[in-house]
Amino acid sequence: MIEVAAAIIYNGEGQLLIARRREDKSQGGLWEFPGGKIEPGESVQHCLQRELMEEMSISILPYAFFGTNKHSYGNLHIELIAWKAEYLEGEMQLVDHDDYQWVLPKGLGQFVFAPADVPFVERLLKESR
Ligand SMILES: Nc1nc2c([nH]c(=O)n2[C@H]2C[C@H](O)[C@@H](COP(=O)(O)OP(=O)(O)OP(=O)(O)O)O2)c(=O)[nH]1
Repeated sequence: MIEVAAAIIYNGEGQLLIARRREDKSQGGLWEFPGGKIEPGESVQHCLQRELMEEMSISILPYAFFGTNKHSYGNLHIELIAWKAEYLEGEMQLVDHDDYQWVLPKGLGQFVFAPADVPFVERLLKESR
């Protein structure tokens, strides 16, 4: 089981950050909450701060656990661990993604997400009603 951290990052306008995985990556072309694999001994919060700096050049502050979801992509079993976070600073520069958007939670239904993210998307949509 691979532990993967994902950040649900809010800006000051109540929008959240989603990003589309590059075509050459696993789950390419699908939208996700940015993050990545947790290193041995690393906290989820630290992983998210590190990944967002490496992958997008932005700094964030994770502030609350959101939920966890187990999913299998064939032989690859992942546990996706989501935290809510606040966007702090930095201009977006994409490394592992080819697009990003700041969207209001009620707009999340317009995007096709990686299957492991779908329960989180549905909960955010429900909470926005
Ligand atoms: N970061 C992230 N990964 C996700 C999400 N949903 C989801 O299924 N995944 C999957 C895709 C990958 O199989 C794995 C995370 O890998 P990663 O983002 O660290 O990518 P990586 O460059 O290390 O791995 P890879 O694409 O080269 O296999 O979890 C999500 O919301 N955020």
